This record gives sequence, C-alpha cells and structure tokens, in this order.
Amino acid sequence: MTDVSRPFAARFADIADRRSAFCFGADPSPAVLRDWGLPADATGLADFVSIVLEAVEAGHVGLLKPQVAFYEAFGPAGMAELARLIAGARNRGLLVIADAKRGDIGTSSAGYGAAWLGRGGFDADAVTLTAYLGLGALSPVFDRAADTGSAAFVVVRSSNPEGAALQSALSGDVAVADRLAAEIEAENARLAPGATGPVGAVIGATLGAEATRTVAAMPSALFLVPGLGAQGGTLEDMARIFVGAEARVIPTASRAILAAGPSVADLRTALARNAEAAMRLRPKA
Ligand SMILES: O=c1ccn([C@@H]2O[C@H](COP(=O)(O)O)[C@@H](O)[C@H]2O)c(=O)[nH]1
Repeated sequence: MTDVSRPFAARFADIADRRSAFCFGADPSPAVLRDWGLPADATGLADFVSIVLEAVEAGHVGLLKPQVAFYEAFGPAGMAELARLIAGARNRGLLVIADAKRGDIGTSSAGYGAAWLGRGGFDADAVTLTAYLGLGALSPVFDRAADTGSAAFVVVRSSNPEGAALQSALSGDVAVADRLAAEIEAENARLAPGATGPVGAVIGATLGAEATRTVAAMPSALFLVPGLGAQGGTLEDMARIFVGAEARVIPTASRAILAAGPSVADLRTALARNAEAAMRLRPKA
C-alpha cells in the first residue's frame, strides 16, 4: 500500500525512480471490451479489472489512470469495479490518478475533493479537474490534496484538436492556458512554497510550441501527459515540449497499451516497453 503521509510529488519521484513514471491508462471503452472478447456489461468490466490488476502485478509501471467515464457508464456496479481497481492498484504499490475531470463552484468542489482524494471516498492518489468555472473555485480540492498527500491535475492544454481554440483564446492579454498556468503556480506557492506542489497540469503530447511556453511557466507543477500513441503523440514530441521539466512528467497512454490485451503476458510486455521508454526521458536519479 502506498504511504500517503508524504506529498504526492515525493511519492511520484520515488516510484518513477524505482519503477517508471509511465502511467497505464485503464480505459474499458466498449471497443476495448469487444476486442478483448468481454461482454459490454458489469461482468465484462469485472474481468477487465482483474486482468489489469494481474498485468500491473509485475511491477513495470508506477501509475494507473482509469478514465472514470467508462466505469460510470455501468452505473453503481461500474463504480464498485472502479473502487476495486483503485484499491487493488494501490495495494500493489501504484499511484492511482482518477481521470474524472471534475470542476464546479467552491462548495461542490469540496465535495469532489472528498469523493476522490484522501480516505472515505474512492481513495485515489490524484484526480483530474477542469477549470471552466475558474481555477479559484477548485481551491477546496487543492487544499484537500495538500492535506492528504494527493494531487489534482488541471487540464491546461488538452491533447484533442477541439481544445485549442478555447485554451488559446485571449483572457485580457494572455492565452487562457497561460493564465491557468500562472494561477497554478500561485496555488502551489501557497500550498508548497519552494517545492513541486499538489496542483499539476494536463498538457497533451500532441501540441506545438505554445505548450513549451506554458510548461516553462509552471516550474512547481507535475505534468500529466496524454495523447501518446493512439492520438499521434510521440516520446520525441514529449522531449521537445517538456525540455527542462523531464523529471516532472507523467506520460500516459491507454489504447496503445490495451491493444496488447487481453493476454496478461502481452500487456506486461507492452507496459515494460513503455516504462523503459519513459525511463529514457527521465533524468537519472
Ligand atoms: O487532454 C486530454 C486529457 C485527458 N485525456 C484522457 O487520456 C486518455 C487517453 O487515451 P488514449 O487511448 O491513450 O488516447 C483518455 O482517458 C482521455 O480521456 C486525453 O486524451 N487528453
């Protein structure tokens, strides 16, 4: 079981050095369940979860990121399987990032913090958030993350093509994404002065030079990086975008790994390959 008495950034650095910074995206989409020969219902989802837990048992990867939508789609039974996956992965020493993309006014954000971080809810190590209601409205989740050795990753520049117009639009004289970056820095300075803080950023691996600028504006943040593999992003793209920030990068892929399933041996091979590639990007400890 992972030790939550230390900040998420320290726990991440440990696991990234001991295993890998690579984060396995456990996304049981209807297409994946079909390709794995599993029924598109809660029993198929339960088999998916068991296979994923067996695959990560080998200890190649340090983090797991279930996309909550694919579990929610099966209602209460799906959420029970998500809880089983989170507990099982944490028991095997992985850090779990619940990709839930929550975000609301402050009072409701506090509810999301309690639901996902610390003990008593789904008990993940980190959660993803969107900031359309303003970054300040998410501060109850950031406080909860700081108090529980957890993290919150705010979408700043997403990997999908639809995100760019909104995220690059001007807010005053800066892009919305760059305003978010400045506000994330301010939150980390408040919660963890001089350290890598509990507020991270989601930045896609599919982006161009604008992402490099946004990354450089967040020296206190960890970066969750989707968009590898199925969406076209490569490790070379990552090396370009995250220059100087390599030790704070969490590369993640879902379909590119899950395509190797349902064979546990083949999943482990795919995980080992990606874990090794992520190790090459990470500066030596
Ligand atoms: O900007 C973003 C933010 C989140 N995601 C999520 O990551 C995975 C990507 O799946 P792949 O199969 O590796 O493409 C998925 O859960 C998305 O919801 C993202 O892709 N981009």
